[in-house]
Amino acid sequence: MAISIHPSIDNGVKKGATGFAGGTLQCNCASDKVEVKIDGNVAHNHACGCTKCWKPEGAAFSVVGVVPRDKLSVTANEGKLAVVDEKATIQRHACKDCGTHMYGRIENKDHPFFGLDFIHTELSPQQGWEEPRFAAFVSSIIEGGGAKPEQMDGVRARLAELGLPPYDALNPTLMDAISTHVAKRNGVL
Ligand SMILES: N[C@@H](CCC(=O)N[C@@H](CS)C(=O)NCC(=O)O)C(=O)O
Ligand SMILES: [Zn+2]
Ligand SMILES: [Zn+2]
Repeated sequence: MAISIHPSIDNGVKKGATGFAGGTLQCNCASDKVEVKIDGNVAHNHACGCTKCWKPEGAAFSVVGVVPRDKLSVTANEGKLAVVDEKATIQRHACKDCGTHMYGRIENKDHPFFGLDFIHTELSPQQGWEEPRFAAFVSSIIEGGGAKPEQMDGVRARLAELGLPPYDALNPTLMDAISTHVAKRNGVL
């Protein structure tokens, strides 16, 4: 059986809506759902193959993007949230009951992505979020048991077919943003 990249894109990537203004994210609990409000669209949305990003059962990849942290607020059942790994760069706030990651936050002010929160738009009942546009940390799916090494050519070919150029770290835009931040901090730019 073919590897599932992610249920929201296995049948093709659906483009987002121009001018989409945001919406809510809800955890997977049947009742007393944790709810997070996002004022605006997601940016840099992508498939991530790393072992740390939350993904639905059976998927090899997570779909994750960013929003400015001041555009995100927890609007219901915040008491059910706990940080998955306090030592991680991205503090992933997950529902203690259903395990869904509601948002990831970087608290280190020196980090290139400080000020951005990581979210999974599949948790939203609204349609129109910017679609994923690349795949990151593709080789990492081997670490999570999502694929065998010999399946990787097929996985990369499938990602390319879906219009998601595969990278084994982040895409050039984000890698350049990280290096620009470091260069400025080091005084060479
Ligand atoms: N190969 C590693 C890569 C982990 C990794 O570096 N993930 C990236 C993409 S989400 C990251 O920025 N991680 C920071 C963090 O998880 O806090 C794994 O799969 O666990
Ligand atoms: Zn929940
Ligand atoms: Zn990840």
